Amino acid sequence: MSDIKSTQITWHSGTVTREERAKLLKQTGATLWFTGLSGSGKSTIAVALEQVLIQRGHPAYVLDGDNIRFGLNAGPKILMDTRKYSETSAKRFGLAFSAEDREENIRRIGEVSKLFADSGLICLTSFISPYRKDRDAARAIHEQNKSGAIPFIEIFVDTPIGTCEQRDPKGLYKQAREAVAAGKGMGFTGVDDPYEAPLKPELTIDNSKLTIEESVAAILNFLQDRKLI
Ligand SMILES: Nc1ncnc2c1ncn2[C@@H]1O[C@H](COP(=O)(O)OS(=O)(=O)O)[C@@H](OP(=O)(O)O)[C@H]1O
Ligand SMILES: Nc1ncnc2c1ncn2[C@@H]1O[C@H](COP(=O)(O)OP(=O)(O)O)[C@@H](O)[C@H]1O
Repeated sequence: MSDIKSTQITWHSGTVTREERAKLLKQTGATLWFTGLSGSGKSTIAVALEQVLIQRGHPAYVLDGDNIRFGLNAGPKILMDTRKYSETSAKRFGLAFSAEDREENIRRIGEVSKLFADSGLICLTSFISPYRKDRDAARAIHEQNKSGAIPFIEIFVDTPIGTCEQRDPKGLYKQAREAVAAGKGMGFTGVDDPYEAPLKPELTIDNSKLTIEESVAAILNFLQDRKLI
């Protein structure tokens, strides 16, 4: 709380309890936090799982790294081109891929996913979230929620970098290798930027071995075991 800059603000509690929301939606909210390398399959699994959850009557919503960076966490160029923000505010609010920007990216998503989950939804977040401390901070945001702890399920999409690089759907690994070979570097996760694998994730999925359907089924089983659906 020491980072809060605004003064004269007071927390205003609502009167609707989480139990009332759970009764209405027939589920307690939760955040399913997917983490893994670019191309590991985070978005594919999250989107497929969201579809199954909705079909089964469970309100669910995906927050995807790439998509969120077009809006809430837009980088300077997007802000300047499309929103006519001043260069100063773009620099201040836009996020790129430095360790600090990734930290802020994940902090914001930690907060937003907590709000979604607190409202009763199953929120699926699909972000590389390469730093352990940033994921732990997102977990803490959920566990220290003012209206009661919210389940935070860390799902490690543990696909070997060789598989991710072979898939390379956006050509970014190729670009990163070329940048490194040219002596410039790109700060691309797994190539010339770190990825810190989770130490104790609630679930690990190696989707170089599992089909998308099998990965989805494994997560659904876990959610049923935990009585989250
Ligand atoms: N330097 C660098 N490193 C990693 N990824 C990069 C980079 N530049 C662009 N991209 C693209 O941005 C997507 C990752 O965004 P995230 O918001 O998930 O990243 S992070 O959690 O803040 O690290 C990632 O998408 P996914 O492939 O879906 O993971 C990439 O498409
Ligand atoms: N189990 C799987 N088997 C084969 N290919 C997969 C599997 N899961 C995902 N893919 C493919 O891998 C690529 C990267 O997946 P994506 O979900 O975009 O990864 P991420 O969100 O982690 O960057 C996509 O082209 C997707 O179709």
